[in-house]
Parts: sequence; structure tokens; C-alpha cells
Amino acid sequence: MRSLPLGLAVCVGARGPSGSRVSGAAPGRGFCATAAGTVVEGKLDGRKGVLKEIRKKGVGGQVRSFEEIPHTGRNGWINLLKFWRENRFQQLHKHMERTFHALGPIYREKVGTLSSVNILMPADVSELFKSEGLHPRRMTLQPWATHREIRKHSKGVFLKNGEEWRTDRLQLNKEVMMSAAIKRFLPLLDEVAKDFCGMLQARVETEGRGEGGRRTLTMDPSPDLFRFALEASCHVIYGERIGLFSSSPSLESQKFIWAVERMLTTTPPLLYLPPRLLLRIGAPLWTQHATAWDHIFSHAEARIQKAYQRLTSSPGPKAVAAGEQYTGVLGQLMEKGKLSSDVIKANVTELMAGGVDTTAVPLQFALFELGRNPEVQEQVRQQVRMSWAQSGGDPQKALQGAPLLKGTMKEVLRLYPVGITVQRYPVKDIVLQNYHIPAGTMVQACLYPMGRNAQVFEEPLRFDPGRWSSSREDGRREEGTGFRSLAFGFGARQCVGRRIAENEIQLLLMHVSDSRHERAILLSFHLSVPSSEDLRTTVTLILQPETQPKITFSKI
Ligand code: HEM
Repeated sequence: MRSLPLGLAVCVGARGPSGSRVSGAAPGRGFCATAAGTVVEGKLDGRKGVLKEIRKKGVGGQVRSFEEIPHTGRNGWINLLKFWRENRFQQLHKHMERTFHALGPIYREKVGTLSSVNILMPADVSELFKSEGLHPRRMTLQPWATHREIRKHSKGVFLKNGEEWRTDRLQLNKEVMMSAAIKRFLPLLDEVAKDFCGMLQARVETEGRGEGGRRTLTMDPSPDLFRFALEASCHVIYGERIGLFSSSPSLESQKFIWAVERMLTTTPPLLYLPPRLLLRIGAPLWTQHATAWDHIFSHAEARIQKAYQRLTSSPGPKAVAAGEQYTGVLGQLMEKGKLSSDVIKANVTELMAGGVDTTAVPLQFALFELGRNPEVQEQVRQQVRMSWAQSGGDPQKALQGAPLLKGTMKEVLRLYPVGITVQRYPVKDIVLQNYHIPAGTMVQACLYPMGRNAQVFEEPLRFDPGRWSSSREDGRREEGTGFRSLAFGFGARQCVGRRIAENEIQLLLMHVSDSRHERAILLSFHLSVPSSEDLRTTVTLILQPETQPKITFSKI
């Protein structure tokens, strides 16, 4: 799902409002390449005791106080007002980028009652990870939590914390993250990806222009990509195909897609207002938000009822347990019986709500970037072609043999991270960029500025899937480099749908053909774009294109 656009910075230029330009460890425009503690660590390898002491004191024996961290204005309400007036919520990612540029690699900000410390260097995120504790916490999306409370629904992993979160999460991991689970659901994703590509081919054939085999169609693929993501989610989670590629997809499914969209767009403005007060005064914004969630819940409820009926009829749950038939994540959770049915429902609903836009939107960006980088597209195609030929039709093997495909996905999420930040509350005091950060402070890793920072990535604006290849990665061994690909978050609380999303995205792009015809996007079509200008992006709760890009599909 997505992390919260919480770093509501108000750009105040190179100076903080106090007028003090912080010097030393937190330079204004030039960034420290690594965190304070980290530079020292490199030099003192093996001297752990000394290192600990230095971490406590910081570089030069002085850790600066929390108060000294550059900030964007002390008054949260003034900041909130400015934000609203200047419509900065939708451009939060750009705003963060500018603020880092002005204030350096760490800054504080307060918007309304929400305070955060924002960072972007991988070494600092690595420090943050070390202090996330056994039960890592993100910022709570209060409107979502309030909806569950007033409707008396259980919460799922997205909204739970502490031991309750861990209990659910360990069960979910078994069904969606572990390699045995991936093996089970991969063929389902593969089937949907194949059908999608088949549908696209038919469309190019009937609606496209050009002679014979060289037909071409220019269109906005986003409605189809949303349908693909919903069809894939339903297949993996409920074990059910819902027929979204047919000529008359159900209105119910289209309503689900709209409901998720409405739920996402109404979340950010609600974050700064107390939902219970809005509920009491019957504010339309709250009503829209709650109604959208109700719709998402009733869609899930109907699917769950159907799945229960299927599971209790033939071939029966025992056969499912014996692995004779895979009935999706829901079936597995029900069969294992470790979570109550309310908790299963809550989690399954969250998986559904979190699994559609988050994969459909990066796919839009991926088609666009491949379309405007024809050489890259050709390199990826060559690799896919070879890997696919050697895979014998096994989707897992085919993906493993085409690392550029994974690189393409990582590149897309580097440049366009679905959630622009990942937040944590360290469980102990830490030092970042030589500033003291007390335990319990909300610290957020700002992924959009990180992905486009020249000190973190060479030629950051170049779309270069090969940069993630292991041979080129070996050249970058400084501490924290493992913390450069963070679109799915990190540690025990990282995105639980990660493996579904990664495979779904890659399979769609590559897609492995069946023995009758090739139905892989890259093997079937040349992609190009009518305009290769940079896409303007906007943040609702997730980062997306301001207007949907058109893609030209030309049959190979
Ligand atoms: C490209 C696609 C996706 C991206 C970039 C993404 C990103 C994220 C991020 C950044 C987080 C927070 C992680 C953290 O705090 O460390 C998260 C959490 C989560 N995501 Fe995703 N997500 C994606 C797809 C999915 C899908 C397909 C599903 C469901 C099938 C899903 C379900 C969830 C859930 C339930 C959580 C909460 C996990 C927890 O708190 O334990 N996400 N996601």
C-alpha cells in the first residue's frame, strides 16, 4: 500500500525562519555523502566500543541538539495555511526536493499538529532501520482507523501496531511473501497477464491502423491497467476470476475501482482535520471517504462469501491443504485457521484496497519510460526474448533470466515511488547527520528526492535499468547503499504485497507466452510515445501522472 505524504515542508529558502543558517555537519546546499556515524564507522572498522562512544558524541565530539536541525518554520498552523493556500499538498514530492536542496540532507517540519524529521541519504535510512525495534511503526492514517472504529470493523496489518500487528503479519507473510507462496500464486498472475496481453492484441487488431501485421494503436492504457490490477488481485487473493477483460466488464468492479480512487483522494485532506468532528458535523468530505470505504468493504464481503461457499463445497478444504488446488490467499488463511474470520476479512480487504492503484500506476510509468527510451526497450526485449526461450514456459525461470526487467521496475519506482515517504518512530535515541534524534520522533525517508539525488544515483534523471545489475552495484559498497531501493519500505514492516506487486508488474511487461501464441507486451509490441516530454506528477495519497500519458502500441 502507500506511505503517507507527511513531510509537509514549506520552502523557506536557504535559511530557517529563525534566520540561522546551520553550518558544519548539515551544510546548506552540499550534502554530506553519509551520515555522521557512518563516516566514522568506515574508518574504525572493528573497534565497536570506540564506535559506540563516537556515535554518542558525534563527529568532533559534539552531537548537535534536535533543536538545531534546520527547519521549515516553527508554527505548524501557519505552515498548514500556506500549504493550503499554495496548493502544495499535490506537489509535496517537488516541495521536499526543493527543501532538501535549500536546507541540506536533514530537516524538521511541522504542519498542523504533525511534526517530522525528514532525511534522504541511504546511510541515514540504514541508521533508522537499526532502531525500528521488533514492532516497527508507521504514521497512522487516522481517517482509515476512524472508519474501522465507527463501523466496528477489525483492523488489518496496515492499521495495527505492536504484538497484534506482528501476529497477523507473520501469518500473512506465509501466504504472500515466502517463496513457497510465490510459487503458488505466480501461475495465477501469469494467467491474468497472458489474458491481458491477448486482449490488447485483439484491440490493436480491431481498433488499430495500418496494414496486415503492422498495426498500430495509440491510446491511454490506464483504464485497462487498473482492470488488470484488479483482476490479478482478485485471482490471487480470492482465487476468483472476475472477467474484467470481457467486452462487458461488470459495473460492480468498475465501482470498486472508483471507490478506491475516491478513498485515496479524500485521505490527504482528512489527515489534518479530526475525523470524528467531521463525522459529527456531517462534513461531505468525511461522508465521501467513509462511503468509499464502505463500498470497498462490501465488495470484499461479497467475494469472501463466494469464496467460503466454494471452499466448503468440492473439492473440500482438506484437498486444498494437501496442495491439490490453490484457492488464493483467502482460502489459505481460512484453511490454516490461525486468524479469526473477522481478522482475515480485515486483512484481505486491506490487501485488495492496497493492491490495485499501487501496481497499475507504476505500470503506466513503465510503459511511458520504455516508450520514450527505445534503446533501453530494445535491450530489455532482447534479454526477455532469450530468457523466455530458455525458460520452457516456466514464468519464474523466465523472470529470473531477465534481470533487466526487474531493473526496469526498480528504475520506475526510483523515479516515481508510489508512496513518496516511509516513516518510522525509532525506539531509541539515534544520531542522524550528527543531530540527536530522540526516541519516538517521527522520521521519514523521502523517497522521491532520494531517487533523483545526484549523490545517491549517477545521472539520476537517466532511465537506466542496468544500473541495478549486480556488477555495477558492486562499484558502490559504501554503507547504506543497500538502502537505495526503498519503494516497498524496509525491514519487518515493508510492504506485505511486495512479492505480488513485483511479479505482477514484471509478468505484465514481459509476459510469458503459452505454446500457441506469444502474448508478451515486449515480445508483441514496440512501444512509443507521442510526446517524450517529462510527465508532470501529482500526489493524492500516491504519486501519479497529472494527466494520463498516451502510449503507441505497434505490432512487431
Ligand atoms: C508497486 C506496488 C507497491 C508499492 C510501491 C507499495 C509500497 C508500500 C509501502 C512503501 C509500504 C509501507 C512499508 C513500510 O512502512 O516499510 C506498504 C505497505 C503495505 N502494502 Fe504495499 N505497495 C505496493 C503494492 C502492494 C500490493 C499489491 C498490496 C496487496 C496485495 C500491498 C499491501 C500493503 C499492505 C497491507 C501494507 C501494510 C504492511 C504492514 O504494515 O505490515 N501493497 N506498501
